[in-house]
Amino acid sequence: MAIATNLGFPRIGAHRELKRAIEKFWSGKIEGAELLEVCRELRAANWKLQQAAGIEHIPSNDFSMYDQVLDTSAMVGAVPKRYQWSGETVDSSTYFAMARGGKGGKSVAASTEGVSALEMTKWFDTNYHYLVPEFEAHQEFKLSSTKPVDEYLEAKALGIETRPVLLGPVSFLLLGKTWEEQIDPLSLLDRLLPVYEEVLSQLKEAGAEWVQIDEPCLVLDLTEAQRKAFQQTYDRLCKIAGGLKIALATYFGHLRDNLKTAVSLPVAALHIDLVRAPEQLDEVLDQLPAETLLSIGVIDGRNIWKNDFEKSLFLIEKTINRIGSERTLIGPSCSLLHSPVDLDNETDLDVEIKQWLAYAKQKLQEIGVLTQCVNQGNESVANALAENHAAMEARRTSPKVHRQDVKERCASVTESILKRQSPYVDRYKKQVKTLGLPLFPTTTIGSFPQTNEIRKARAAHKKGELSDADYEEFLKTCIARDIKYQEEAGLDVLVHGEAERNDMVEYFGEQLEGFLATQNGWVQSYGSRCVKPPIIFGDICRKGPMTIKWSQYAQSCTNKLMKGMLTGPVTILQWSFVRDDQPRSETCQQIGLAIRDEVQGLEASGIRIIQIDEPAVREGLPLRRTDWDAYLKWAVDCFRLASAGVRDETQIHTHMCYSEFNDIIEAIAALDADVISIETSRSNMELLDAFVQYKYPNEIGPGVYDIHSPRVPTVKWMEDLLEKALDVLEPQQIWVNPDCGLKTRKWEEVEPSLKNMVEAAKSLREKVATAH
Ligand SMILES: CN1c2c(nc(N)[nH]c2=O)NC[C@@H]1CNc1ccc(C(=O)N[C@@H](CCC(=O)N[C@@H](CCC(=O)N[C@@H](CCC(=O)O)C(=O)O)C(=O)O)C(=O)O)cc1
Ligand SMILES: N[C@@H](CCS)C(=O)O
Ligand SMILES: [Zn+2]
Repeated sequence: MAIATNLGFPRIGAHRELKRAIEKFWSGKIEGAELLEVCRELRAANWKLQQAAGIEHIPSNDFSMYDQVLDTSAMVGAVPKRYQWSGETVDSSTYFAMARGGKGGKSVAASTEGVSALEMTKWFDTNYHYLVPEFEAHQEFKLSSTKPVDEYLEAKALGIETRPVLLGPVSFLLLGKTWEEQIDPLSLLDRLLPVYEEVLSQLKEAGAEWVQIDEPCLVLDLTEAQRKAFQQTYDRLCKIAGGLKIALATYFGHLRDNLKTAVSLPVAALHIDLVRAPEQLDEVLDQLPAETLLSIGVIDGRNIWKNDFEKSLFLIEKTINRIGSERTLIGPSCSLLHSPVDLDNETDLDVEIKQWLAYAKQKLQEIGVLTQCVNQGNESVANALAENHAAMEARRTSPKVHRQDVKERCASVTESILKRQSPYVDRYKKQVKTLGLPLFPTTTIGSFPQTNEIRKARAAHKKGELSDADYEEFLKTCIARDIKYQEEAGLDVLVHGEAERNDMVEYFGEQLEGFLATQNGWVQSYGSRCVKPPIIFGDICRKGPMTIKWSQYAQSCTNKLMKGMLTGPVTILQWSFVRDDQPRSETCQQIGLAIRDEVQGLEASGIRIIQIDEPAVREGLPLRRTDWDAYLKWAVDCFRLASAGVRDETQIHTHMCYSEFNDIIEAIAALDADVISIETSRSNMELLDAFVQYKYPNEIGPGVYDIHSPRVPTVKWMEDLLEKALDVLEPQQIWVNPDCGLKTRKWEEVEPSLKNMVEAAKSLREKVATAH
């Protein structure tokens, strides 16, 4: 009999119960015991849900109070010295200090106050962020958490047998960083493996039959030495595991040149992602050792579409025909962490489109149905199969999905409309003349603090408790206040503050044709922070102006230049649930055209500077280098499509945070934005190096204010950073701005910080003037 399997379930709760409890704990409103109780309830509810759906391999230890990679650092005692950890089990104050920095307050030990958090970065090509493990030169590891065993026993006490999940030791090391560049993290493997061996022994002792070890790095480009490390690791772990069976999970892509390594590991089961890479099935089946089980990920763990049962059954039957049902596990492509929790909580969705969707809970049911289908025959699930077939057919043919006018407009896109009228050097001269900005112009990235007052007003408006007119009036007062403040601070290019936006992608999703906003489609972005990606279900076009009213109103409040503020096509695509019935590049082009219309509309309404944010360009980069060029070509083209339809005098800005630029600097230059603002303050301007080495010709705003920290940067601090930028860039190239938007900060932090930033720019202007 084939085995219904799951790899991980969202831990936030259907109503973001975890976020609420954790934030209450952080602010001292609840005690630790109450937080632990909420966590326990969430875990129990998730396990029971999976049991009810017929899942046989139910994961445990997939729960986390913040992040599963941080949990692994805690498990192996990889706690950097700055947290002054006692060396016993990792307590919650050390854990949260590593996650968020020592912010003081009730949940954090006094000794860690002011200590910086671990670095946070993107989990592969998802919008989930993990905390980067840090390793020291003489890093020692020791088992420092009983979480995997505790959670296994917790489920057992409820009568539920689970398969504990661990992040594999090789991926854990490869995802981490060492401060000394010459140290290869994998050189620490010999010291790390005894801890994993101890965990496996404890799990075996506790009665576990299976353990799931995730090694997503097996879908990345690896060196021969790294592949060898997998071999050595699993030779060793499988030996110690004895009767405890290891399911090795790979996901997010094709194993390609690592396939030989993956299939040769002496594990009991291998999991492969057949959503991202269905074509790898044949090769894996050809090479799989006779005794190994194969877990096939046929349900998309990263999207919200109902599974196409016919397609999945084709893959499942092919597998069973080759290796037999006893050796076949049926599951999601990856952990369901990246899916929203429960479609049943969507009460306002378009009823037709809702038929096409499945969230995590529904995906479990799909796994149950598919498994039952192959185990007990089609008749046993005849209704579910018929229903699924009808839903697939309806989606394929729905007029909601296809718009001839959009398809024709896309087909008519030519190279010439991707180009600005003149090259940058000519545009620069015109913009200097017409915009009249000083040297080192100051600006911000767009958002001002999203206060409780703003979120409450938006919620009230959504519920119908605040009329359209009153909400609009409220937003106008926010804009007027933000502008007054910016004028007082002496900023040169102002913004309207984005108070009307719940999120920089969701907001556009709510207004574009072809998108659907959800009520409860939350997924974890990092820690307690969640996002609600809109669903792209059909061909996209702009129904009408999306931001112009706000920018125009803002411009009417000031004589200073007002910067229009848009999210770019690649970021909208990347942070939405996308169509799986056409290439991403086509969807992105449709968004590019819609944004182009908005850009031209802003220009026509008198806005002379327009920023198109693209923080997700780097994250969208394919996991394998050989796929980069194709992606970068269409991503750059889509940005240019959005931005190039304006006069030379209109200045186009873009903004990118969360990015390492070295790998993609050529593509960034090809965007041909007049100005780019980037995140550089945390890295002490190191992230600027790529631009310097490339001799990036256009203007750059290297962030001088770390908006991820509550700290108010001093004038001197920012002057020093600007001096560093001045050492390597021409003065006319430099803009002065924070690293990113200010939406997560408090006004009392923002006000003095921006005043200091303006002072730093003024001081630099004086220095440059006296030097010449
Ligand atoms: C720049 N980043 C972004 C990413 N992805 C995006 N889609 N957007 C981004 O900005 N990826 C990379 C980074 C990740 N960074 C962040 C930063 C902050 C958050 C965050 O704060 N998320 C909020 C949710 C934000 C939101 O959409 N809020 C809505 C709904 C507010 C809400 O929860 N309302 C309450 C009711 C309130 C009341 O009645 O008083 C409710 O629904 O229960 C809004 O403002 O309208 C979070 O809370 O997690 C995310 C990613
Ligand atoms: N304009 C956005 C960019 C965030 S990446 C903001 O300021 O929040
Ligand atoms: Zn940003």
